[in-house]
Amino acid sequence: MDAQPQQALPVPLPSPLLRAEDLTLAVPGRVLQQGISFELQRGEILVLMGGSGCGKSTLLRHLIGLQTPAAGRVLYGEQDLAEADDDTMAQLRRQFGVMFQGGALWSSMTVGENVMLPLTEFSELDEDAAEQMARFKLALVGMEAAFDELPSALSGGMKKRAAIARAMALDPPLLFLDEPSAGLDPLSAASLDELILNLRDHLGTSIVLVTHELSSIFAVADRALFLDAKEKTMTALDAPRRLLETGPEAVRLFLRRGVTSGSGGLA
Ligand SMILES: Nc1ncnc2c1ncn2[C@@H]1O[C@H](COP(=O)(O)OP(=O)(O)OP(=O)(O)O)[C@@H](O)[C@H]1O
Repeated sequence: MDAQPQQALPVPLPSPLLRAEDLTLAVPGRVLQQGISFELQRGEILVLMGGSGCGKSTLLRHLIGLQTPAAGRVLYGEQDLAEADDDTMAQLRRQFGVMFQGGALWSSMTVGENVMLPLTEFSELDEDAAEQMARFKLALVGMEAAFDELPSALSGGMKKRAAIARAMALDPPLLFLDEPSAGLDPLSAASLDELILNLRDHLGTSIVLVTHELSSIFAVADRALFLDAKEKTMTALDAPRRLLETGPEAVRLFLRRGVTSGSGGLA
């Protein structure tokens, strides 16, 4: 057996890390989006935004290889996801941290055991080292005290933090977060935004984030990609403030929701 760890992504990491080329996203019976093309640069935070049902989570599933595009390609470095063999796919998946919508933790395991799970499953660490690493990851998200708690004892914001610690367990260079602040009060959502920025600024993690929250979009996104449900394609990709000023009308309206209602779209 080959004892050398294989690298699905070359080291140092390429930039762009990820390229989507002319993707068509389909679910059974219909096409959701066409002509989706963008690059994710190393260390970038890219927000996927758009109205409910436009296909944001579906796009995210395509980016991590859980769904294959009806047309187009997703490339990591030079590796086309659709052409990755099982070994390459497994290597690539270890380089993605994913927090799905809801960010569910295993309810019968403690928070610490939840974070240790990817470490014991996918790394060479023994139990003690995995525990140390899990404690370190929980400390990173300000949750070290919750190591022995069951998820049911945590608030919504704490659960999200623990789910992010689990997604970060294997030190992935790339993190995918689907609606991490859904259901959180504004203060918890703001502190999650801070955590996301910290992960990028201190660990260099590149992040693809699906969110509806205007405050998060403006707080964390280097660029935001707008999926238009009516046009069935992306109609904008730029820094959110630039989109607010000069983006297409539908995008400006989307981004103005919070500004006119005074609910805090812009800090
Ligand atoms: N496996 C599937 N089979 C059939 N329809 C699906 C499937 N997955 C998603 N859809 C449909 O595709 C559309 C897009 O779903 P998706 O979850 O990607 O949207 P979204 O933009 O993330 O929405 P939201 O903001 O509400 O989470 C929805 O109408 C959804 O019902």
